[in-house]
Amino acid sequence: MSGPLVVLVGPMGVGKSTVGELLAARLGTTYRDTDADVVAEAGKPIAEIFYDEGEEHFRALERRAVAAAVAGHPGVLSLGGGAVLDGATRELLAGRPVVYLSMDVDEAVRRVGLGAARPLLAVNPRRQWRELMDARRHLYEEVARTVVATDENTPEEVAQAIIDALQLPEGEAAPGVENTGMTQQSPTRIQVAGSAGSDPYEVLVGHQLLGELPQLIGDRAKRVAVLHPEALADTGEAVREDLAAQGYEAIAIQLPNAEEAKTVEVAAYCWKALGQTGFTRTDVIVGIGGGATTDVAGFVAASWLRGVRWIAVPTTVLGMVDAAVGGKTGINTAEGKNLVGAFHPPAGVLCDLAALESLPVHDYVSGMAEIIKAGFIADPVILDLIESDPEGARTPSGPHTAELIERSIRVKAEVVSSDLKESGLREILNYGHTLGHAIEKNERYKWRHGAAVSIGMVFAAELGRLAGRLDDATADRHRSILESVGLPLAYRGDQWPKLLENMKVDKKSRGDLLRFIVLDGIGKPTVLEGPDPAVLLAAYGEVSA
Ligand SMILES: NC(=O)c1ccc[n+]([C@@H]2O[C@H](COP(=O)([O-])OP(=O)(O)OC[C@H]3O[C@@H](n4cnc5c(N)ncnc54)[C@H](O)[C@@H]3O)[C@@H](O)[C@H]2O)c1
Ligand SMILES: O=C(O)C(=O)C[C@@H](O)[C@H](O)[C@H](O)COP(=O)(O)O
Repeated sequence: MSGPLVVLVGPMGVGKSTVGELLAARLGTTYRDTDADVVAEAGKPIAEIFYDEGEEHFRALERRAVAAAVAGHPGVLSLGGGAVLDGATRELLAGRPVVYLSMDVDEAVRRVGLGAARPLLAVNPRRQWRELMDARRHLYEEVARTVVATDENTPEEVAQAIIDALQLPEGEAAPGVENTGMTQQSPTRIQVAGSAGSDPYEVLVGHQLLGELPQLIGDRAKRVAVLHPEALADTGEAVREDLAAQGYEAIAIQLPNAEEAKTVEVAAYCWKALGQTGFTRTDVIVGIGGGATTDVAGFVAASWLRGVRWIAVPTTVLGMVDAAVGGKTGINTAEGKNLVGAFHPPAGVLCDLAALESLPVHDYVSGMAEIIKAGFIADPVILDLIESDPEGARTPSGPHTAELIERSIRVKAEVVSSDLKESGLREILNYGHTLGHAIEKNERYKWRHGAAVSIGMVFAAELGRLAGRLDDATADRHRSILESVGLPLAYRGDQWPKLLENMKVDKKSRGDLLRFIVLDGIGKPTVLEGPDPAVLLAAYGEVSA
């Protein structure tokens, strides 16, 4: 019988494509994946096919793809995790060299999680995994000639086990095939201590973290509201469905994207939804999205019934390194940025780095401003890492992405752990924000926060230099590093009077006294109170376009 040398089946996340590609290279043949064939034919991702046309339609497309591949593909073939559910597809596999790649539940929980591409397993993977495998295991075993366990094995070891089991002839190994490693690392856990009467919590950074949600939500909650921006409608709905499947009365509340969400009207819309759902003090809000979303989600949580628990699931760089951590929640008003809000820390923060894959580059770069801020106020290694590879720093696949994010979170966590309510130290996190927020208001909140803060930091550096506190090299370093990742350095020169007016409502102001965070050097932030207006104007001259 002609056809594939090997057909790989097994659950999602087991490593079929990693092993399949490796195996094809070892056997000197080609690799094909029927999921990719289906996506190519439908012209959209699998999650969208499920959502738009339903599972039955997807299985029919998949059956056709499997029929074509078993008839015409001579190399290594892998099938989607649920392909064996379809009886006609199972029949197509009769007599074929099918290998079932298995893994146990702990390994599955480590490997599978957040991602619209895996819509069936977004939350509580442990329980869902068991149910999924109870329904599917016997079907994998029915079609398989052999079973190869992948737990704690490298892809090379799994490929070797398949070669041995099927006694496959090895071809020329393709060059450059590396050990990709199949075992997911555990998440990094960063502690935020309770201060000012608040509870401590953890910030988790890693992959596939949504399985942590139910534990954070806890048993006392009956209802959960998932607040998400329009851009993450599919993710919000997938999470809602999963929470509903676990017995929570789960609602999804869609917010506008970006700053349009940070209004009293949107907050009122959320309050209405909570009221109509009968949300009580033991119920929980989950905010999934960028800083704008988590700021509103946290504010709604702070204000509803004078405070309910909330969990932040930041999906932008800026959200992960700054907005979701520390409990500053709030909305804008026509008079200024974040003028209404509350200190209300989350019960936990889940930073799933996979979410960054879909983030538009301008939003990614915007988050770099807050990372660079953390570098200047506290952690110079951040600056060195960015300068060593500015291009890489602009992408989620950059060599230092996780380290930059974790270092920045540590800076923020340390500060807010000792000064939740900004009675002193916390003001350093506002570096660059005095002018930054004034620019955002001037642009009617249409600018990205990070872009405005970038100019604000250059301004603060010039202010520090003119005040005789900051050396030239460090001031210049602000420009070079911000520019290197694509952030702006200048703003309209004719806007100074308006910006000055806007800055008067900055939260660091005291009476008529303007106060700025400036640097005495890297890692040495300090407060500059009531600088001479001429010095302020001169500093602004340095950032005027
Ligand atoms: N509370 C704090 O301590 C704090 C700290 C820093 C900033 N902030 C606030 O955060 C806000 C800026 O946050 P931001 O930069 O995350 O912007 P954002 O929340 O406006 O998100 C940017 C855009 O990306 C979309 N998006 C989010 N995640 C996505 C994903 N994974 N894939 C595709 N699109 C996605 C959003 O819908 C939005 O359109 C500002 O309002 C700022 O004031 C708050
Ligand atoms: O957490 C803080 O404190 C900060 O100042 C972090 C800032 O990056 C953030 O933009 C914050 O929302 C600004 O707070 P605000 O009190 O100036 O509105």
